[in-house]
Amino acid sequence: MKLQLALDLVNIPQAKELIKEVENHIDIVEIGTPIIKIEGLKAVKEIKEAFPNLEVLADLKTMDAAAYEVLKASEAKADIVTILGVAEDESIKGAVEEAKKQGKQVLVDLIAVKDVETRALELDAFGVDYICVHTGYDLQAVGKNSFEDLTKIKKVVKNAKTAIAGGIKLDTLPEVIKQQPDLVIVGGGIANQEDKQAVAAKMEDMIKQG
Ligand SMILES: O=C([C@H](O)CO)[C@H](O)[C@H](O)COP(=O)(O)O
Repeated sequence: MKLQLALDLVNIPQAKELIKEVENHIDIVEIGTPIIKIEGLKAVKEIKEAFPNLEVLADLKTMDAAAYEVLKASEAKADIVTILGVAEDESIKGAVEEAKKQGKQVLVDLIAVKDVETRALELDAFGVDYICVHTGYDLQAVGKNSFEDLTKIKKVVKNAKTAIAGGIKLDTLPEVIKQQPDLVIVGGGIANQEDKQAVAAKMEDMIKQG
């Protein structure tokens, strides 16, 4: 099980400072959608160059022109690129094909997908690398989480790795670990904490202990 730090509400210098504090405890750093919208793909490139030992995920949440966006993120040195599960099948297949050509990976984000079980089954057949259940900020604000969705996709996904994101904190991490996803994505649960290094270290430890 890998740990991914999601960085959303910071600029590039703030992102670098934050990563420095926790880099020994995480596997993947996510350059979040808001950062990419504000700073562009140079955020991905700068972070990968500053932290070459970490995998870097570009959270593009692609909806269309998928192969082109995967190509551009690959040129910016992203290791993993995200596409939305609600995108057309052609877009998903295009993203997978381009990622394979570039030696990169695709994570499909199931945010806003209503029937996650059916969609996960379809996505798994397209050869995507990760399928991620995700409760975004706006649904977290009304008390939702993705724990049940993780159970549902774990039943049907046979080839892809499974991932979970959305409001995961130290106190909810055990519930996630119980389900053994391949990837746990944590944003505010680390980034908004006073002692980020201690929280990331604790999370790493809990994940290692399984
Ligand atoms: O993808 C995300 C969200 O849609 C904003 O871009 C976050 O990175 C993801 O939800 C993880 O962050 P937390 O919910 O703060 O753990």
